[in-house]
Amino acid sequence: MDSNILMKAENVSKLYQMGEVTVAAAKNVDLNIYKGEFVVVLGPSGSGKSTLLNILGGMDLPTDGKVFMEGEDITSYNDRKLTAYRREKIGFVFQFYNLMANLTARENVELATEICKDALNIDEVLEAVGLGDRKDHFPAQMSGGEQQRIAIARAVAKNPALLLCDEPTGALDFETGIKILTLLKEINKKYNKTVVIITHNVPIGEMADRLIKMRSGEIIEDKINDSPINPERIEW
Ligand SMILES: Nc1ncnc2c1ncn2[C@@H]1O[C@H](COP(=O)(O)OP(=O)(O)OP(=O)(O)O)[C@@H](O)[C@H]1O
Repeated sequence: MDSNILMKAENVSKLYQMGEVTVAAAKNVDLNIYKGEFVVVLGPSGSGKSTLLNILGGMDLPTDGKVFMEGEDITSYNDRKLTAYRREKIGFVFQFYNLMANLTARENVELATEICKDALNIDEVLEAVGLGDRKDHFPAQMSGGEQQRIAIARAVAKNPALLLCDEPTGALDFETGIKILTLLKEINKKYNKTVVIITHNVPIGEMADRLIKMRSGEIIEDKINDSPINPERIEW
């Protein structure tokens, strides 16, 4: 396998049998994600984005096909290995931040890194996401954008191979959303982290190094963007 490839999906399908009807949430998906790339997966509701993210993140298995992370076939993993895969290799960022309300920002990040082998320095990462002076505050004392920064710090501090973000700006107002996208781009560059964002928000695609469009479970377009724009220039 090309050593620049971080993840590879080969002919991945996910079928659901609903009585007489078979729903293909993913259909013959072939995909390469290269190391250090900033990838945006775009598609309308129901196009299969979450299905793909769940499969790449080791939260779900395809009905057909194979998925490789750093050359290892994760679809052959048992539950124990998949748990270790999610813990070590993937940093998740979701629309809702899923923070522990009774822990401070710093403790939220610390908790996630405790079980990881190559965790980064927590204070440095909190500084990098702009929360250096807020780390002893509790989530309820912080804005939505700040809470998403904690969630990003928590994902990054694990030092995963891939940051998987599901509608990371979905719960934020426009300006805060742009700041979060700017932060994700900075993390991508500063830590050379591969980032995949899935979203239905078309303008976000303009900041991608690679843009993947999905429709009805299929990839209908997969193209390199030669001139990704600075997130601060995105409008929606
Ligand atoms: N557990 C399930 N059982 C049956 N059908 C499912 C299941 N999960 C997903 N699907 C179907 O698979 C298709 C793709 O769903 P998916 O959630 O991946 O889309 P999506 O692009 O993430 O949508 P959204 O942006 O609304 O979250 C949809 O038609 C959905 O109804």
